[in-house]
Amino acid sequence: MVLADAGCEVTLWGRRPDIAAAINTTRTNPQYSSEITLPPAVTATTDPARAAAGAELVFLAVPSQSLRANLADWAPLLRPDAVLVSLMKGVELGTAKRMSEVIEEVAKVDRDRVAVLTGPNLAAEIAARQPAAAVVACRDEAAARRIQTACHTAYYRPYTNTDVIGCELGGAVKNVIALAVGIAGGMGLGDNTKASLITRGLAETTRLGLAMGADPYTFAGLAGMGDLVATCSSPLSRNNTFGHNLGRGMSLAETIAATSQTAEGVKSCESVADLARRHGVDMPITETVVDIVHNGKPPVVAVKELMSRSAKPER
Ligand SMILES: NC(=O)C1=CN([C@@H]2O[C@H](COP(=O)(O)OP(=O)(O)OC[C@H]3O[C@@H](n4cnc5c(N)ncnc54)[C@H](O)[C@@H]3O)[C@@H](O)[C@H]2O)C=CC1
Ligand SMILES: O=C(CO)COP(=O)(O)O
Repeated sequence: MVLADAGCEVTLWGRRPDIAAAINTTRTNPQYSSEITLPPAVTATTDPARAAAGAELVFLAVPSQSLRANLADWAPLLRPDAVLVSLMKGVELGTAKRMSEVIEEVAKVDRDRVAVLTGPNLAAEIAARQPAAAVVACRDEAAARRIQTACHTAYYRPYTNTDVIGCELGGAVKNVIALAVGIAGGMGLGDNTKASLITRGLAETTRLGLAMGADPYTFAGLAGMGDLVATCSSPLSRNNTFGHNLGRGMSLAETIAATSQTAEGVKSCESVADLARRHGVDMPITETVVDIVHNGKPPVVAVKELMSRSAKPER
C-alpha cells in the first residue's frame, strides 16, 4: 500500500492462492488488515517468477527464520541488478546472522544492493495511513535514496542512513526488550519499571552495536529509540502482547496458541543472546527474556535476579 501510494507498481507474492485471488478480486486481504482497500497498483500472485519479473526493488517480509529457505527459491528469479530490501526484524537462529547478511549470502549479491527498512512502523497504524517516519539503511547511499523515493508518501516519511548494522540491530533487539516490557506489564508492574527496561534495554542494544561496528547515534534515532518506544508502549505490538500474556501467568504453549502472527523476539532473543556471547557483550535483559521464555524461569524470580545484580555506574 505504501509503495503503491508512492507511485510504484507492486506485485505482492504470497503462499496461499485463495488470499492472492481475494486481493486481486476484492482489493482486500481477508486474513490480515481486512479493513484496508489496496490501491489498484497492487496485484498479488503465488508465482514467485511473476512477482520477481522485472522488479527493480524487492521487499522481503517473511518471518526471519524462514528467509533463508524462501530466498533460496527466489534468488535465481531476481533481476541481476535488483536491490533487495529487508523489512524483517530478527536474527537467524544458529548462525546469529542479521537478515541483510542472510540476503547477501543466499542471493549472492553485493552488500551495496542490500538495504533495510525499519523504524516505528506498527502495521495497523501504517495501514490507517497515520503519519510515521522510518529509516532506509544501505551502505550505498544512492540505493538508499532510491528506496526512500519509492516509499515516500504524504503519511510515510523515510530517512536514509548508511549504518545497516545499527539499524538492523535496533529493529531486532527492540522486539526482545518489548517482550521484557510486556512481561512486566502482565505482572502488574508500572511505568517506572517499563521505562527502566526500555532505557537499560537501549543501553545493552547500544553496547552490542558498538561491539559489532554500528554507529552509536543510530540507537538514538528511529531504528533505535523510535522503534523501541513504539513497540514497548503499544498493545498493537505482537512482542509486547506476547510478553504481557506470559507475565500474567499464561504458559508458553498457551501464549503461542494465542498468537496468530509472528512475534520475532520469541526466537530472536536466543540469537541476540548468541550474538552477545560471540562479541563478549553483557546483555542481562536479553538473557533474562531467554530464561523466562525458553528456560521456564518464573518472571518474579527473574525480576529479583535482575534487581540484585551488582551495583554499577550508568555507563
Ligand atoms: N507487523 C508489523 O507491525 C511489522 C512487522 N515487521 C517485520 O516484518 C516481518 C514480517 O512480519 P509480519 O508481516 O508482521 O508477520 P506476519 O506473521 O503477520 O506475516 C508474515 C507473512 O509471512 C507468511 N509466512 C509465514 N511463514 C512463512 C514461511 N515459512 N514462508 C513464507 N511465508 C510465510 C504469513 O502467512 C504472512 O503472510 C517480521 O520480521 C516483523 O518483525 C516490521 C515492522 C512492522
Ligand atoms: O516492528 C514493529 C513496529 O515497528 C512491530 O512490532 P511487533 O512485531 O511487536 O508487532
